[in-house]
Amino acid sequence: MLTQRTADHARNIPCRNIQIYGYCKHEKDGCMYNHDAMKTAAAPSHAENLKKRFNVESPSFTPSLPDGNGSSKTNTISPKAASAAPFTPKTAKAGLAPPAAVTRSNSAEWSNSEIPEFVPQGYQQAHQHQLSEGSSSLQDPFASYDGTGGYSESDAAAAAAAAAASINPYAQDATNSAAAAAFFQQPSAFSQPLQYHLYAPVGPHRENLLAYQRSAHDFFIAENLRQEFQRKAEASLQVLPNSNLPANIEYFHSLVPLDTSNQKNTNSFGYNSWVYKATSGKDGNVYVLRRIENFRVTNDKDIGSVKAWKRIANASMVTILDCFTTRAFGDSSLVFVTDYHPLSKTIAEQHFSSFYNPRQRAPQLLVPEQSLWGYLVQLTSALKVIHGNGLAARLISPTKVIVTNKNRIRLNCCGILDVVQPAQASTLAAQQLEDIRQIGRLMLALATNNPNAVSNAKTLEVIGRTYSERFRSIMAALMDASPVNPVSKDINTFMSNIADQVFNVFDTALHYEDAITSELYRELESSRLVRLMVKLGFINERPEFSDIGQSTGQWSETGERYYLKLFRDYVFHQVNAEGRPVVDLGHVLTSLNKLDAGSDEKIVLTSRDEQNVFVVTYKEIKRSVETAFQELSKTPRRL
Ligand SMILES: Nc1ncnc2c1ncn2[C@@H]1O[C@H](COP(=O)(O)OP(=O)(O)OP(=O)(O)O)[C@@H](O)[C@H]1O
Repeated sequence: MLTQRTADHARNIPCRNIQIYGYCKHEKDGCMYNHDAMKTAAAPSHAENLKKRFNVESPSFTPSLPDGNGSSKTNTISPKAASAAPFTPKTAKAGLAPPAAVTRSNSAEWSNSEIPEFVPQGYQQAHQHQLSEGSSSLQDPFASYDGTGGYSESDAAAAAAAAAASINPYAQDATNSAAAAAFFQQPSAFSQPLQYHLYAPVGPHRENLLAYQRSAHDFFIAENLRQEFQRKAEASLQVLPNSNLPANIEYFHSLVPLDTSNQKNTNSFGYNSWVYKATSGKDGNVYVLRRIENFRVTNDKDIGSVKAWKRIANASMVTILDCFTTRAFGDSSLVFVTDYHPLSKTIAEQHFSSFYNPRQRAPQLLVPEQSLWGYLVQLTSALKVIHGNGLAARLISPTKVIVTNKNRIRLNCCGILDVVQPAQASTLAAQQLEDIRQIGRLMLALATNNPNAVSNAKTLEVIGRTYSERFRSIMAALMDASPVNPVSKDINTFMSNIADQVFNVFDTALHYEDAITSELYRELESSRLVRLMVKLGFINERPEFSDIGQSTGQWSETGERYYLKLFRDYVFHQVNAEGRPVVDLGHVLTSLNKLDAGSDEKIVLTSRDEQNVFVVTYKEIKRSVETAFQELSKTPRRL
């Protein structure tokens, strides 16, 4: 039994339940220990306990990274921030479109559609500066932005300048910055380190190929284009060693006949004519010589008319470059020098071959209407320039228009009739109208697939059944060209009547130009790699120059250039675990591109006997290549 004294004493002792659990369930149930004194003292100690001790109520662990000040803060995006509206730069208000946020397809587990894609701010800023030049309303579009990202204009400018200075692979040193400026209009515009070792995927991209579907050909010019160019190059270089043709005609040599048959007719010019490809002794280029057989110039003024034709440069004409007379063929011949378009065919050869050659009676396909419009616009464009210069083509026939590429034609032999059959100046207007009618007859022949098609109502009816009504009516207007015809009274009027088709052809031409430019980009990378390989080829394996830079031991096997040799082995001479050569174009291109860009990436180079191992960056190798090449170029001549 507890005495009163014992009970008093117990009331001064803090209840242990409160110390341990924070409360005492017997407090109101007769527990004699002190609860009041504990309550105020116990609360903080309990809270501390909660913090110190690991129990079910402990907050889950969230990793946090210390910031620059040594304190740590959470880097997760709060739910509020995640659903916040994406940041839109102020330029949007100034009329410039904000950078497009690229969103990928949303999956059920992870939807990032509301989070804008990261857009490098520095680049935008520098880019905006370019755009805003001269426009005060657009200047400093980000100047007032002081968001939590800590953006500061001066920081970005400094970063841009530093990045541009450090990553320009063409700038071997600071003194080369003038050369860099020539390469880049505004080097400071590049605030992100550019990936010079990557292939820039410049469009247009027709096929959406995945990475694994791409082949080695994707790195270079398209195969069909390469083959076509190759065939044309071969045709240009073709020679005829044992021909009876004169070795030299004026300043031309290496004549090769281009005529496809040796049966000549006088239909076109009233004289036999021959066509040769020849190489100029003046500039080494290839030209076409058109010889008019047995022609005597009676009036120098006639030959002088060629001057006016030489001034005309139109993409739908074969340019006339010169005209002279010669006796080299054993007669008195007149020779016209024109541009050479390798592997071209006449329209007659292209479209009427089966008509002229019954043995090839394969049914000739109808020319698509789009191609016909294309031909018409090109011929009209040539006539527009010719008539604008006070001249007339006078000869537009299926054998005098050549096809130099797919759907690409050029009016040939212009100006020849002006010399061999000079006309009165008073008849110019009539000749120009006749030019328009001749185009009409040529188009009619193409549309009916018959070079001898007669221009009458029946033929037009046939055309109306095959092609559109608009095409038929334009054909009718062409054939009926006269000073009173509102559609075809002159070439300018006619052109404005087919303006819609002119724009279609123009658009097609621009698409083609884009495609060719895109092909050119691939060769951009190839050419820089060729230059690099040439340098490496010059440097490697030069034992005869082993004394160069002897003082620094640079050309010795243990010198700085030793790892250039090892790099060559690393790129080209790798073997796999079975000792077989690794023939991997991807590895070669990647390594050489990184070397050319002077990347900071490190690689391990091992000697063949595996006794030496170097860890070097591409940047260091690049520096060595440059130094070695410079020294090799400066090596004095030895006898
Ligand atoms: N500038 C040129 N560049 C390349 N090839 C050309 C050029 N001019 C003509 N040719 C080619 O030369 C060949 C002969 O041309 P030509 O104009 O003599 O035709 P043709 O059918 O022989 O006509 P014709 O019966 O009137 O002589 C054709 O295959 C043509 O494609």
